[in-house]
Amino acid sequence: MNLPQSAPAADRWRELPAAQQPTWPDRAALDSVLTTLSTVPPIVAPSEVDELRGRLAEVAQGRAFLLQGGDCAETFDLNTDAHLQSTTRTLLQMAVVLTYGASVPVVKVGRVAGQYAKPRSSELDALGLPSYRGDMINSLEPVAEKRVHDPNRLVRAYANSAAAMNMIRAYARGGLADLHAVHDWNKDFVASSPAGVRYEVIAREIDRALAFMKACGVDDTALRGVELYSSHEALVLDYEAALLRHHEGRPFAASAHFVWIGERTRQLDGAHVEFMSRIANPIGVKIGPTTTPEQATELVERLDPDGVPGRLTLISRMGNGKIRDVLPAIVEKVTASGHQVVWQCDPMHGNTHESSTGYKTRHFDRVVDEVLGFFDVHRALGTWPGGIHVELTGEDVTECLGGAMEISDEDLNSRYETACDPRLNTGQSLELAFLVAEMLRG
Ligand SMILES: O=C[C@H](O)[C@H](O)COP(=O)(O)O
Ligand SMILES: C=C(OP(=O)(O)O)C(=O)O
Repeated sequence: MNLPQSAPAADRWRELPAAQQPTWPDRAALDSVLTTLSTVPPIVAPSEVDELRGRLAEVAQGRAFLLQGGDCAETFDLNTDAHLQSTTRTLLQMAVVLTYGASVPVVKVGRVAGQYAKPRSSELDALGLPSYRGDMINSLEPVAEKRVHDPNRLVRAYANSAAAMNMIRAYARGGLADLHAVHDWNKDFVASSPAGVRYEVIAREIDRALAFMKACGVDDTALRGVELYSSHEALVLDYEAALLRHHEGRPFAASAHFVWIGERTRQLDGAHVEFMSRIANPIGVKIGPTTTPEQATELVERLDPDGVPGRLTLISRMGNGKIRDVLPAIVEKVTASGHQVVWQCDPMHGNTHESSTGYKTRHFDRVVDEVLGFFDVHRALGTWPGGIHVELTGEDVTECLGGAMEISDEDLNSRYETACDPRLNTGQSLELAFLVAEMLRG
């Protein structure tokens, strides 16, 4: 692998407006950090990135399903083995429910090992302090000096991402991700919940199938590990550009296997679209309720100019009240363009509201309804509802309302721990997986 080369095209984004960028107070400090980042080893390898694009091509062509999820905002403090294992276990449980329940291969991508930057709606928070923008930029602590944008955090973000990816590769190779450990993924606090009990039924059936395979002498090596990929929003372009690496003449974002453009940074004439159009990774772009079919098609032309299946994922996040009206025309026009994109539903970001008790929250029923709407639209058009993208945690938090545990406005304060947006807890995530498996079967 070579060091970054100076390719003028790769730098064109610098001449364009870039939304949601940090305001670093010290340019020299930033430059020194970026020089460091431009020579560090990549977090992911080009071969892994290409492998993921191949898997996503299967999704784009209707032969697999994409499950993407993890924290809204990872934090350095919570980048621990326990937290990473917890998130991984929840994703693996959901994947088992989907694979077993719908007999479809599931491509697993964590919002993990780099989800450290957040776009925000306003410059200031409720206390009048500069908004928290993710651990890559400033601190969550509500203290004015700690909210100053600090470029040294970029190096910490790199180091934490690399360390997390190291553990995730280890989990994926066996032990934790071995299908024989399917019961161990059901956490104590979930096991007695309705979704946990349903999950145990599947886990027992898998046990029996594994015992049967063993008795027949079938080689089960493939079941002893999984493929697990990393992803984050490519928000801070200085960071992403410093981590570009060239391999066989192609520029790779070495920060994650999959990176996406957020709803607030998808301007066609903006720096994010320009930057992302140049990298070889599979990429995503969020499309919110104001997206027109023309804009979506133009984004597809810009971001997937060569028409490579699996290159581009369009992540709709319309809100449950809008998806059935807004998405069909987009799907029709993009499909007519001939590009084979992955259609993915983010049922979280269009369904946020403030609870009567003052918490930013989402109701599980609206989340489920948006996914239902997504399936309805694709079923009606004969296209493949390729995946879901959710904010979730392996912890027993109370951040989203509803679900089988019927979390209410009053319950939210008992374990509201997110650094930014409310996440589904493990029980709610599993419930969602069961419902999506039913939708896939239907
Ligand atoms: O996760 C997404 C965004 O960063 C988040 O929804 C923005 O939240 P805000 O509206 O509180 O800034
Ligand atoms: C910011 C996010 O979403 P969106 O861009 O869709 O608001 C996110 O997924 O973290």
